[in-house]
Amino acid sequence: MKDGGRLAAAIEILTEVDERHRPVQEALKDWGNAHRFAGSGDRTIIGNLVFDALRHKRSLGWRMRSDTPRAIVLATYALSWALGPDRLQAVLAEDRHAPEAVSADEAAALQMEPAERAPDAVAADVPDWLWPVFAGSLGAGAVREGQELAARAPIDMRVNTLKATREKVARRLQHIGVRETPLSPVGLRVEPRPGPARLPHVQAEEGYRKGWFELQDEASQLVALVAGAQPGRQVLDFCAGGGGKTLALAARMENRGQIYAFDSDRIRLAPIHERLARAGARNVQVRPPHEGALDDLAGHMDLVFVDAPCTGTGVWRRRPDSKWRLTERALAERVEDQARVLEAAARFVRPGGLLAYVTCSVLVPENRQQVAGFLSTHCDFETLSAAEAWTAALPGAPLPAHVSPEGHLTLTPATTGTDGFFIALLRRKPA
Ligand SMILES: C[S@@+](CC[C@H](N)C(=O)[O-])C[C@H]1O[C@@H](n2cnc3c(N)ncnc32)[C@H](O)[C@@H]1O
Repeated sequence: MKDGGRLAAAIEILTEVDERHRPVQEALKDWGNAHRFAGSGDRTIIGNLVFDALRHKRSLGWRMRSDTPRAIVLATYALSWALGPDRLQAVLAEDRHAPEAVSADEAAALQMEPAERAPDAVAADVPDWLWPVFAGSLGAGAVREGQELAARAPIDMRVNTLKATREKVARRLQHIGVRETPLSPVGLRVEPRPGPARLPHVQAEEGYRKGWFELQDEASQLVALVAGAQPGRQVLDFCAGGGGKTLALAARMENRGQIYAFDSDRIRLAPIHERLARAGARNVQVRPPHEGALDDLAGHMDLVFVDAPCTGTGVWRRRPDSKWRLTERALAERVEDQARVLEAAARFVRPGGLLAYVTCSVLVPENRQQVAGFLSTHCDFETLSAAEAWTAALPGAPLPAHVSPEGHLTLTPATTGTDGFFIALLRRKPA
């Protein structure tokens, strides 16, 4: 395929996403199945075009005075990828599979910045309805936070210290250009590459198959380190999902003590068994959901880790389509889910034990307000400073810029160079 055909494919896929409200990964997969002639290089470039167009849908739409899939894909190619309007014109002209030639209006928009400054929500690539909550949550730097959440994410890996050291894995992955993550002592990173460039397929590496490392954003690694899991402790991972944090907690605990991995959704929990085996995590008991599945743990846990269901605003870099699919109603539903989850999880904490509340959202209603709501009805719990826990767990790592007066932490791409995450630590008062 030539770039003209790839541009046409990206427009077709985004039209499908828009019109049928389909998750972008599914639409990409279906397109690939229906176009078997497209090689892996073509698929990478088409995928990059689609994801980058979604990342900057509003700001590019503003620039083009149109947010149709065509407008934002052409702008991605010419502007975001800095290939320029002339090159765009040329690739459209030389390929019979290409979209129509650039119109006079499109050419003018590509050549010239709009006279008016874009409103903040547009500059930040955040939906209008969400902007007040987003800006209220992130303060003066909200536009920049939005822009960073619209950038490409690095590939982060957590070295599995049950099986390998960071030095060893870094050496083995030298050929893909890894470097150490700045904050997590067990992290390695491959920086994102611009334009059409393909990122390495790290899951094909021998070290991945041997369980020496997991794919995991640095923020997830950090919250698992700060939560207070230690060797020998009794820990309930209450929203274990596919086990990403469970594995990090098991490594932190050096396979000593016990982790109970639970999730209310059996299907989400399913991959955990294979992942635990690969990682050599031997101190994890998986508890699938059924009536009374956790009854024996009530009041006994040193730590209950709640990686709560959330809107995922912190991971927009990786799932840019979710930003445009999020609704006010979905936010309200997640806030209700979180309150229910916290309520259900709290009974497992022993007196003097910890409840770590974590989300991959940067929104105050899901984070600080959620915790405040919980504390207002649970006078047997008190806040413990996550900021102090950070300093103790990560000596030398600068404290994140977003620290609430209670000591809760919010990590963001603009301030910590990670996905957006929130962590609050609560302690059940000793009996
Ligand atoms: C953010 S995801 C967890 C991700 C996982 N910890 C990881 O690191 O891969 C949130 C999880 O909460 C689960 N969940 C939602 N409501 C729940 C409830 N009432 N009790 C337990 N788990 C719940 C969902 O099924 C989902 O897997």
